[in-house]
Amino acid sequence: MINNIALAGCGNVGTALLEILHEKKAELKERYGFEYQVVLVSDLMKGIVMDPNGLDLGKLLDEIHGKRSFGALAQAAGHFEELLDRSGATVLAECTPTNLKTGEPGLAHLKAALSRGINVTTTNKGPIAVAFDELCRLEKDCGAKLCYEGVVMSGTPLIDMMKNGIAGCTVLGLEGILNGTTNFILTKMGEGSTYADALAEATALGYAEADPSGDVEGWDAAVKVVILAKILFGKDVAVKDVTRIGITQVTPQQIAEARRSGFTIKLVAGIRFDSFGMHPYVMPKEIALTHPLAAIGGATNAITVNTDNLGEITLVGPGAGRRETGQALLSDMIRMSR
Ligand SMILES: NC(=O)C1=CN([C@@H]2O[C@H](COP(=O)(O)OP(=O)(O)OC[C@H]3O[C@@H](n4cnc5c(N)ncnc54)[C@H](OP(=O)(O)O)[C@@H]3O)[C@@H](O)[C@H]2O)C=CC1
Ligand SMILES: N[C@@H](CC=O)C(=O)O
Repeated sequence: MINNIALAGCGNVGTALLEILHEKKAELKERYGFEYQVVLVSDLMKGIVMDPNGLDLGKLLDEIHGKRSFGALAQAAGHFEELLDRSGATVLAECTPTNLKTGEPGLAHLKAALSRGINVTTTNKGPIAVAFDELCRLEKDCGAKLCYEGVVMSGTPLIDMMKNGIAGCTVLGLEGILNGTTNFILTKMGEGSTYADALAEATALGYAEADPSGDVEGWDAAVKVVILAKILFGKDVAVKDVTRIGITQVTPQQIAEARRSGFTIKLVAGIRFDSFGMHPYVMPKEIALTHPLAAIGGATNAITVNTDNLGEITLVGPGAGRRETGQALLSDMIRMSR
């Protein structure tokens, strides 16, 4: 069966997905039996292009790379729901900016697709954090699938590991580095960059959120903890209830001082349990240079999950990046097509 892909949000991640699909078309068919055509691309600034028989991806990417718009290509118009219907989409890749309060515009896109029986993959944390139960109900009622591998740790397959790899284990707690931008900034500051230069570089590399205060104030890591609390423990935690301190108060002097004492500063996120219950948190911590987390540099993320049957499992991999996150959408689509 051919996968008719609709894409909402053609920024860093959406464009990278199109690039990977285009580059690997033959390999995807041969290795996974995954055949596709892209039938709809909708982006706020670039516009809307649609062809139910499949867009010419080479041409589309030339336009995006050259002009950062859909340039000369014929543009479509209409409400997103209507475009989904007209395009004949069978799977939606949703990667519009994350809004942690409303989940929009992603939430409306996800609901429109699922209610039509269209499978969905998303990297957008907003809808998953704000409306997880509602989306799961829609998924069930409408016979569609919802995947969201990229919402935590980008293309590093943490969600799949949690849902499938360690099925049967009880998770006793977890801690790690769950935001690529802040880890990149702290790493660069440790090497002598200013905070402003490091943030600008993280933005240019496609790591930071559209509003980077979400990264540096710890909201992004907090929402990832909220999502993990829901998936792992079935607990509803509001983002505002996560103990949250970002990195804006961390100075180069503090980083240098920590290093002289044998420590490094990392923005650490986790969930711990005690007799009072569950405690989700995000905060800068001094980590001994001998600790495995100390070696996690740049936009890399790492998480240690403490389980009953397996003890500690540590997963390390990219936590942000255009192509790395495009990979999350691709792996979800391959999984859903099987
Ligand atoms: N970049 C990364 O490393 C990672 C990103 N994510 C998540 O993936 C999502 C995409 O990230 P990224 O590609 O970096 O973000 P970008 O800001 O680069 O891309 C988002 C795109 O969506 C467009 N857009 C905004 N509103 C709409 C709308 N209503 N309909 C269609 N398009 C819209 C934006 O247009 P405009 O620019 O004009 O607003 C922009 O082109 C975000 O939710 C992010 O949190 C998750 C993991 C890692
Ligand atoms: N801005 C986020 C992107 C991935 O979720 C990060 O830096 O981790």
